[in-house]
Amino acid sequence: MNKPLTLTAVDRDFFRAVALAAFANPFSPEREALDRQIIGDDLRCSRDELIDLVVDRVTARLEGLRRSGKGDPVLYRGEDRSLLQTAFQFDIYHRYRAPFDAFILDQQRAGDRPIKVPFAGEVLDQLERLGYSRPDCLRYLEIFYQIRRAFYFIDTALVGLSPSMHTLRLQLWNNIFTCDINLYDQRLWDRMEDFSTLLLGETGTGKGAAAAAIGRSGFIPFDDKTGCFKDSFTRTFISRNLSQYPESLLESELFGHRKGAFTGAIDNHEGVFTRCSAHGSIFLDEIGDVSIPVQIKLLQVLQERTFAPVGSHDRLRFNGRVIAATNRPLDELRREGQFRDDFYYRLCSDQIIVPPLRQRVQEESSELPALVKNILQRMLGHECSAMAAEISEGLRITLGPHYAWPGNVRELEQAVRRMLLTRRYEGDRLVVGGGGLQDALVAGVSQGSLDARGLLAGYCGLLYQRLGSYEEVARRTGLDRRTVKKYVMAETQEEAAST
Ligand SMILES: Nc1ncnc2c1ncn2[C@@H]1O[C@H](COP(=O)(O)OP(=O)(O)OP(=O)(O)O)[C@@H](O)[C@H]1O
Repeated sequence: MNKPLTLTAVDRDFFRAVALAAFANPFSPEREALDRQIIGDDLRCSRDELIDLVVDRVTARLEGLRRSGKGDPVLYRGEDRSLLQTAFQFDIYHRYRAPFDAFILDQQRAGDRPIKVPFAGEVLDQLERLGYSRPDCLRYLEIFYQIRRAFYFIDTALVGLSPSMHTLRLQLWNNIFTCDINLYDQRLWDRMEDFSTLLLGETGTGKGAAAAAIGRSGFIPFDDKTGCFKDSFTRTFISRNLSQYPESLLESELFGHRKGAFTGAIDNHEGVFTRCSAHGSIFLDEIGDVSIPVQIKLLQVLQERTFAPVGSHDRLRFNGRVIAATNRPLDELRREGQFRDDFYYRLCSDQIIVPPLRQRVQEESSELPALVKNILQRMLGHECSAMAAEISEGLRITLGPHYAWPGNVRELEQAVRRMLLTRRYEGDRLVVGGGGLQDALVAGVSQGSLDARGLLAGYCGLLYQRLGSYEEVARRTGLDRRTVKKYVMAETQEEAAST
């Protein structure tokens, strides 16, 4: 048997950096530093250009080894073999980025039916040539697809260049792959169901978008016989806004019901926990709104992974992940006994805070123009840079740099529409006059000049300004929503009259 080959010290250092880059979080500064180390240059370039340069360098170095007859990893042993295998994997994955992206779009268009992966055979053959067993090759194909989906959904769904958006992307990536993708690849890829996630943040910040990025990026096995992944990612994310359902219907929506379980249950009904695929995620939005009995049932699902449809004693199994979100102050709800501690502890394997728009805008002045451009593109179906620049400038002039954006990106979407309709957006009046509102309330209280109605109207107005929804203010004050709205509207008119 021939003596195994060894890499030169220079090659070994190079491929060590490639291996570290391959396993690093692509949204982390460490990854960027490694990429720069690999190209050996501190060029000013975009992230995509940097990656292209890295891939060129890696491909060229591997090609050089191949040409000198030293390119086959099986000729090496130990660290050198695994470094070369990782470098070839890195090379294969990056060469198939565009086909994977095209496949993701095709699958999105095709919907819930899994479609054939046209390039799967080629990728598997190239992996097999590196000396991997067939099951290992299949797993790498599956992981490549998962990595590409995660990158695609985290990157495209969450626009923003501010440091807090970089942090958010980094956290979402770790939520999917853990902070050690090597460990994920070896041990955790099929054991993520107990890693539940709690997304916190104000209304309209993008918690739903962040949840969708996680939910569409789960591991999906490949079926070697059909040449398709076993599930479409369009089926692996089910989202429900829990505050939409009256208590009587919520359990049925979540867990399903049996025919005759209650008046009106004329047929069996499958709940979302039954419909969610084994590698899918359920997004429970507005989790802070659910009653204690529903919290107990959800806790059971998370703890025992089983649930019973309403009107049935059969316990069904749930294998997916749970992602939950709320814009309500959970700490307060827990202190007041409205949110159970045991449920909270089961939900928060990971807790991610989605940053408010005002923070993002303060951190990075290009944040607003980038979002406006993205919103227009989604609205009009093509890039409109000039229009985006005009609208962003209009918003900047009218609202100033310190506008609070209480409705966050959702408010910005409406602001863009309003600008298209009328060329003006004055901001949320309650916030524009916000300082005045608080000052007037405090002054009224200290002077003792407010009657009960004025006190409540001022307080509701102030809360609405902070919380951004009538429902939320109603919950906080114990008033009903219509009363809150009446007070808030009255306060708005008074504010408008005094300005
Ligand atoms: N970073 C972002 N880039 C692009 N669009 C975004 C971003 N964040 C949010 N959006 C868009 O803003 C809108 C509101 O986002 P989303 O519904 O996810 O907010 P939310 O935090 O879940 O709100 P709520 O707490 O009221 O449910 C959506 O249309 C979403 O696509």
